[in-house]
Amino acid sequence: MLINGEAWRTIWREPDGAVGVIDQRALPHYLETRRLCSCAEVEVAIRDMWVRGAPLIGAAAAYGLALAMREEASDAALDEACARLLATRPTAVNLRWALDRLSRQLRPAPAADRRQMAYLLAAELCNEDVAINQSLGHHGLALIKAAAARHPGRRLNILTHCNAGWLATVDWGTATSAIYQAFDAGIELHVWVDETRPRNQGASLTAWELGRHGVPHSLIVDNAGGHLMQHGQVDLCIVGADRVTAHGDVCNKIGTYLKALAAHDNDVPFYVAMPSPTLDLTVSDGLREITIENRSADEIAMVSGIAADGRLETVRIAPHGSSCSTNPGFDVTPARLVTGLITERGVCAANPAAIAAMFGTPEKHR
Ligand SMILES: CSC[C@H]1O[C@H](OP(=O)(O)O)[C@H](O)[C@@H]1O
Repeated sequence: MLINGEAWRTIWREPDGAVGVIDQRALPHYLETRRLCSCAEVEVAIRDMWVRGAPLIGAAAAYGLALAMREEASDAALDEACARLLATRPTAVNLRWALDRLSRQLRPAPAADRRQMAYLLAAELCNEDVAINQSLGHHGLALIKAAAARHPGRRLNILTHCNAGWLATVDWGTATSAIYQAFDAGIELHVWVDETRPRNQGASLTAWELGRHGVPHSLIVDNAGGHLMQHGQVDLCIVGADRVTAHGDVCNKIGTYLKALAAHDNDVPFYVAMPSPTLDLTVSDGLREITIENRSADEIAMVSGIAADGRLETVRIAPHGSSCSTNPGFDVTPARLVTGLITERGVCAANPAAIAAMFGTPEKHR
């Protein structure tokens, strides 16, 4: 996507084999990039959320394997790198998907070929992510057009949660891909952006992205969405996903479930943008079977921002002594609250039969 007229991706290979990434921790205040030179550095970048968002986590892990193969390309090194990368963040299934895919492709190759091959495979996975998101956005555009036609003569109000934008992918985004395509097609729209505590991905990333592209948007506090829906100010919700089950349950950033409940209560369509690598056909019941990452207490007790002198600062907002140890990063929205899954193959109902018809069995899906 464009930043000040210049085309960017979130991750790329540097000429010397290092991996370049946008460091999301500095946004929206500064656009900074980092060079990752080893698999260990990629692990830190994923774990500490320099890069984040399910598809981008998968892409970063693929390049992490390439860096590992550059260091040592034995079977043991491949296994160890996969295990270390897999442990960085447990919830988004794209991480496991990317590691499974690359290790399956690399394992039969002679160790001497693996280094070059791993870079090519990582680049291929990244290009595929871009194509998937573009196509997914095309299907989402049709939904947005239909919604706009239902509300002629006024702007369409879309609510999104967290950052399922191009920063969360290699390019385009998932939820935002449809929004960018609709905006570019001249549809008059406006986006309500949930701030998304505790890490404020909506405030710091989605609002920044939309602003760079010129998309009209308003940042709202997480608790405002239900009120806006009750007053007819939300026509459509589109969110991303970290994992979707074979039954259509959606695991996404904490707070998604509450928005889905409010949407259901107010007859607001609630769509989930789901690239196929985010579908986990090995899991049926999202509530019982998905491991939810519990993140650091500091995310609750502290907030980060920019000081008047331009320094990035983190300050405490909670009293010392109050427990902040329960910090689930994600929740599960049951399939019954999901109007549809926007995928690169088309819009799919969130139920086992429709998902099986579009994506088949776990074996076929691989
Ligand atoms: C298209 S990204 C899916 C997803 O990733 C985010 O999680 P995180 O910021 O913790 O990596 C969020 O749940 C987005 O919707």
